Amino acid sequence: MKRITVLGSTGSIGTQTLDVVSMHPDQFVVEALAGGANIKLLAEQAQLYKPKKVSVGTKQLAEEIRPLLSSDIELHWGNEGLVELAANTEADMVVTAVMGSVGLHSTLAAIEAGKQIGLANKETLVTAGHLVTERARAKGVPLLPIDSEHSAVFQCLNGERMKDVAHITLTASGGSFRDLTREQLREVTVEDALKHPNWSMGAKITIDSATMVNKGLEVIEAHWLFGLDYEHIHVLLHPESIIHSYVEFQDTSIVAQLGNPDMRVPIQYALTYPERMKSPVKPLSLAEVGAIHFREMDFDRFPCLRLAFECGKIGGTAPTAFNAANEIAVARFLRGEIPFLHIEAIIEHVLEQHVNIANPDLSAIEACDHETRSIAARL
Ligand SMILES: NC(=O)C1=CN([C@@H]2O[C@H](COP(=O)(O)OP(=O)(O)OC[C@H]3O[C@@H](n4cnc5c(N)ncnc54)[C@H](OP(=O)(O)O)[C@@H]3O)[C@@H](O)[C@H]2O)C=CC1
Ligand SMILES: CC(=O)[C@@H](O)[C@H](O)COP(=O)(O)O
Ligand SMILES: [Mn+2]
Repeated sequence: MKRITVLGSTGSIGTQTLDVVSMHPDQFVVEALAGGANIKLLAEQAQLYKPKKVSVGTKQLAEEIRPLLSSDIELHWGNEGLVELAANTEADMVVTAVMGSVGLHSTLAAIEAGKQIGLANKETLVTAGHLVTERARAKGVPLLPIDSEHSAVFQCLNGERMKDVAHITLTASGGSFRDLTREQLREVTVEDALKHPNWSMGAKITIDSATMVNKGLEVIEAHWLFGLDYEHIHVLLHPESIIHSYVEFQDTSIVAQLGNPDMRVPIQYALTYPERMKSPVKPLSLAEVGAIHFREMDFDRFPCLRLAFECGKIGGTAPTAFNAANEIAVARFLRGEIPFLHIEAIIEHVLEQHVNIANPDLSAIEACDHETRSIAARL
C-alpha cells in the first residue's frame, strides 16, 4: 500500500487524485488531507478516506470543521498546517495540489522529509525552481510531474538519454479566447474566461490558460523538471488537447503522448510510477477524432508567453515576480475589479520595475513575492 498525503484535496486536482485513490483501494491509502476554505467537502473526504491528519486554511475554519471530524483526527491550519502534513506523517508521497506559490514551503518541507512529490503545483517550481530541484536532488526525492504536458514529456523520455533530445514541444489549447482578436479581448467577461474548451480545472489556471500565462509557467516548469535550456523548449498551439506534448530526438524521431483530456491519467501515472494500472478513463479513438490541428504560436497575440520566456531566461527573481504579479492580477480579474487585458498590463508593469536578484535564497524569493504582490495589488 502506498500512503498518500494530498495538499489541496478539495480542488480540481485534489478531488481527481482522490478519485484515483478510490479506483485502486488495494494500492493506496490516504495519510493526510489539506484543504483551504471548503470545509464541507473536506469533512466528507475525511469521513470517506479516514486520514490521520487534516489541515484547513485558518484557525477559524479549524474551529468550524472540528465537530464534523472524527475525534481521532489531528487537526491543523494555515501554512504551518500544510507544512505539518507535508513533513510529519507516514506518507510515501505528497501530492502538491494547492493553488499558487503558497505551496512552496510545504513542498520544500515534504522534500526535506524524503517524501516523493506528485507535483501539480507549478507556481512552486516557477517561483523557486533552483531551490526546489536542488533540495530534491540532494535528498534523492523524485519530483513526479502531474501537469499533463510534463507528464507527457516525462513518459516520452522514459528510458531515453537527455543528450539525445533535440527539443521538447509543449502543446497549448489556446484557452477560452483563442479565436478572438486582441481588440475583442477588451470586452470579455469572467464567465466567458472560465469556459475552457477542453479541460475542467480550477478558476485560476483556467484564466492562466486564456492569457497563455499557463503555458509560460509550464515552460519554466519544464526548464527545471527536465534541465533543458529555453531554446530547447517549444510551444505549439493544438486546439484539441489530444497530443499532450512531445519530444523530438537528434535523429528527428518524434515521440508523443496522446489521450483524451482527463487529468486522472497523469495523476495516476505519478502515483503508480514506474508501473501503470487500469483506468476508467475513456480510451482515445483516433478514428472518432478524425483530424487534429496545429498552429504556430503567435507571441504578439499572447504577449504573456513571450514575457514568461524572457523571465525564465533572465532567471533569478524574475520568474518569482512574473508569477506573483499574475496571481494577484488573476485574483483581481476574478473579483471583477479589472478587465481581462489588465492582467497582462499588470504583469508587464511589475516586470518593468523589477530589480532582479541573481541566485536568490529562500528569504530573497519570499521578499520578492511579497513586494511584487503589494505592487500588483495597487496598480
Ligand atoms: N486543474 C487542473 O487540471 C490542473 C492544475 N494544475 C495545477 O495544480 C494546482 C491546483 O490547481 P486546481 O486543482 O485547478 O486548483 P483549485 O482552485 O481547484 O484547487 C486549489 C486547492 O488548493 C486549496 N487552497 C488554496 N489556497 C490554499 C491555502 N492558502 N491553504 C491551503 N489550501 C489552499 C483549495 O482549497 P479550498 O477549495 O478548500 O479553498 C483547493 O483545495 C495549481 O498549481 C494548478 O496550476 C496543473 C495542471 C492541471
Ligand atoms: C490540464 C493541464 O495540464 C492544464 O495545464 C492544461 O494544459 C491547460 O490547457 P492549456 O494551457 O493548454 O489551455
Ligand atoms: Mn498543463
